[in-house]
Parts: sequence; structure tokens; C-alpha cells
Amino acid sequence: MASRSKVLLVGSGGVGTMVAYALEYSGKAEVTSVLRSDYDKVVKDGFTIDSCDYGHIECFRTTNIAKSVSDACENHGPFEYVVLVTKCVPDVTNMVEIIAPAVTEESTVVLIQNGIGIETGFKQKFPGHTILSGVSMIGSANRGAQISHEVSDFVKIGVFYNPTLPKEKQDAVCKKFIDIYDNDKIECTFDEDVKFSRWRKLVYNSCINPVSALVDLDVGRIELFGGDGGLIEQLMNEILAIAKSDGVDLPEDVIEFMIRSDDPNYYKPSMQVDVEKGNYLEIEVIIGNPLRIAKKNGVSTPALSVIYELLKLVQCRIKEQKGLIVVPKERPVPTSA
Ligand SMILES: NC(=O)C1=CN([C@@H]2O[C@H](COP(=O)(O)OP(=O)(O)OC[C@H]3O[C@@H](n4cnc5c(N)ncnc54)[C@H](OP(=O)(O)O)[C@@H]3O)[C@@H](O)[C@H]2O)C=CC1
Ligand SMILES: CC(C)(CO)C(=O)C(=O)O
Repeated sequence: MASRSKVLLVGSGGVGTMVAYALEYSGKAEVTSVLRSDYDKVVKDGFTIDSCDYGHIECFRTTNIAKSVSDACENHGPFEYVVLVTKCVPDVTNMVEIIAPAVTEESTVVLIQNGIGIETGFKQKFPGHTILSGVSMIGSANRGAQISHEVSDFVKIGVFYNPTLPKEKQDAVCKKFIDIYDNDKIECTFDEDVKFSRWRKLVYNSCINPVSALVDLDVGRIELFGGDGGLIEQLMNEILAIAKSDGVDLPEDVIEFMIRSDDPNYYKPSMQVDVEKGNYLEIEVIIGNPLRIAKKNGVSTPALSVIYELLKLVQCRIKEQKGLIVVPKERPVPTSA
């Protein structure tokens, strides 16, 4: 049997744990997971997984578990693939620096995260490396090492092409990763057009995620309570317009596709789960970056701009709760002239 590829996974949440499961399921990878809040629970009992693709699984652990990237490198490296599946929150954490110790000459970096412009810092820090994109339509959440995976794993992996490397070499490492990930229960395919896929995915993430997070309602309730019409469609149309200004022509029917994509679940989008858990929100890569492109290209975004302002306030609330912002005891007020 060929030797297994060594994979480092940073971010074993709803999506990352299912990625790890698929990679180990194939028998073609030896996965080392870096765990933080779930470390003790997983060492003791493993993850419990309820998956629409794989069924009920008790006590799942990857081949190796580490407490930090440096611990992983010391004991289980070097890694062929460094796979990042954390939330992408550049206004709070610099994940480029966190994974850097694991990126050796032979490593490929894989970013399985939502958003636009997520690759910029990685391209700068790792100019000689291949960087892969993963756009996932899975629906999965982690609550204390209990994974509820409700929407089937359908993931597209492609390349954020590096012009200094041969295209064939980048495509080959991408296809090898797909071969390790894909199996009979899920669908993992080659993404010919990463830019298109990322804009297409934002038709959901920039529109439904923020509304569900702001009103704390799942997609089923938003629809039952009449919130699926005007506002969400307006947000989606604004994303279509920004994408078009950036050279990506999305078909109109993507709106209906995204609105119906979680049927028949009362699905909580990942940003609503973040609000529920008091976690930071992926505002900048999901809304901030599209809005900056809109501004540059002169696209009007009245609804998205309001949503962005509201979400930034929610993010500050979370930062205060986590101690990242300290509010002065006495409210600073403008002094009269
Ligand atoms: N959930 C979903 O259904 C979907 C999500 N996505 C995208 O996938 C990405 C991942 O989302 P999701 O799985 O929901 O995220 P989760 O919030 O469920 O999980 C993120 C995980 O990353 C861990 N983490 C964060 N920072 C570090 C670090 N420095 N070292 C080690 N672990 C770390 C967290 O650990 P800790 O508990 O310690 O904070 C947590 O376990 C996001 O970009 C999201 O938008 C895409 C499609 C669907
Ligand atoms: C579109 C969806 C719901 C699942 O792929 C998602 O990306 C999320 O929950 O953030």
C-alpha cells in the first residue's frame, strides 16, 4: 500500500472535523489535528458525529492530535498538506503566522473557508508554494465536540494560481488532494474557476448568514416569518452586481438555488451559530471585501452597507465580551467648545 499523505488540520469545527473524517476515511491520509477548546474532550472520548453522509459515529479521532502547531510539527511533521478550516477573522487573528511553522518547502496550503480575498496574506508569506481553495456547501456545526452534520458534503477544491509555478504542478497537487478527500458518500471535485465559485457562494454567505445572525433565526424560521423575500433577495442582487463588476457573471437562478439549498432543514447558518456561541464573525471576508470591491467599481450597495455597519457593531459587542475591547467606565462624550 502506498504511504499515507501527512496532513495537518488546523480548525476542527463543524466543517474541519468532517474534512478530517473524509481524509482518514479514504485510508490515504494520516491526519494530525490541532485542537484547542476540544482537546481534553477529544483525547478522552473523541468526537461524536451525527452525519447525514456517514451516519452516527462515536469516538472519532484523527491519527494524531496536537495542542499547537509547534507540537504537531515537532511530533508528527513534516506535512504535505496544511489544511486550514478555522473561521476567517483577519480583524482578530492572523492565521498566516499561526500556520507558518508547519509550512515547509514541500507543503501545500489548503484554505477551506468562505469569503473573498482570503488567500492574499498566504500568497505574500508563502510565495513559492501552491495554495488551494476549498469552497464547501456542507452544513455542519460543532457544539462541544458533538458534530451535527445536516447538509451533505459537496466541496470544490481548486488552485489560487501562483504565476511563478508551473500550472501543471499546481493542478497535480490539487488533484492529489481531491483523490484523498473524495469518497463514495460525498462529492469532492476539481474547481476550474475558483473566483467564480467563491462569488457564487457569497450569494448565500453575504446575504443569508448576516440576516440569520442579526435576527438570531434559522433559515426555516426566516422563511416562515416572511423574511426571505425583499431584503435577502436585494442583498443577493447586490452581490450579483458586485461580482459582475469584478468580471464574474453569475446566473440569475443562483438566487433561487441558494434560498432552497438547505431544504428541508431548519438550518442555522454558520454565522448564526457563531452568535449563539459568542464567537467572532467572518465579517470582513464575507461582506467587507465585497463592499470594498463595490466601492472601487462604483456599484451601489444600500442594503449590504447597512448590514455591514450592523454586523461591525455586533463584532464589537463580541470583542468586548471576550475582553478584546475595554469600554471606559465613564462614557467619553464630546466636550463643548
Ligand atoms: N459550518 C458550516 O456549515 C460551513 C462553514 N463554512 C466555512 O468553513 C470555515 C469553518 O467553519 P466552521 O467549521 O463552521 O467553524 P467552527 O467555528 O465550527 O470551527 C472553527 C474551529 O477552528 C478552531 N480554531 C480557531 N483558531 C484556531 C487555532 N489558532 N488553532 C487551532 N484551532 C483553531 C476552533 O477552535 P476553538 O473551539 O478552540 O475556538 C474551532 O474548533 C469557515 O470559513 C466557514 O465560513 C463553509 C461551509 C459551511
Ligand atoms: C451555505 C452554508 C449554509 C452551507 O454550505 C454555509 O456556508 C454556512 O453555513 O456558512
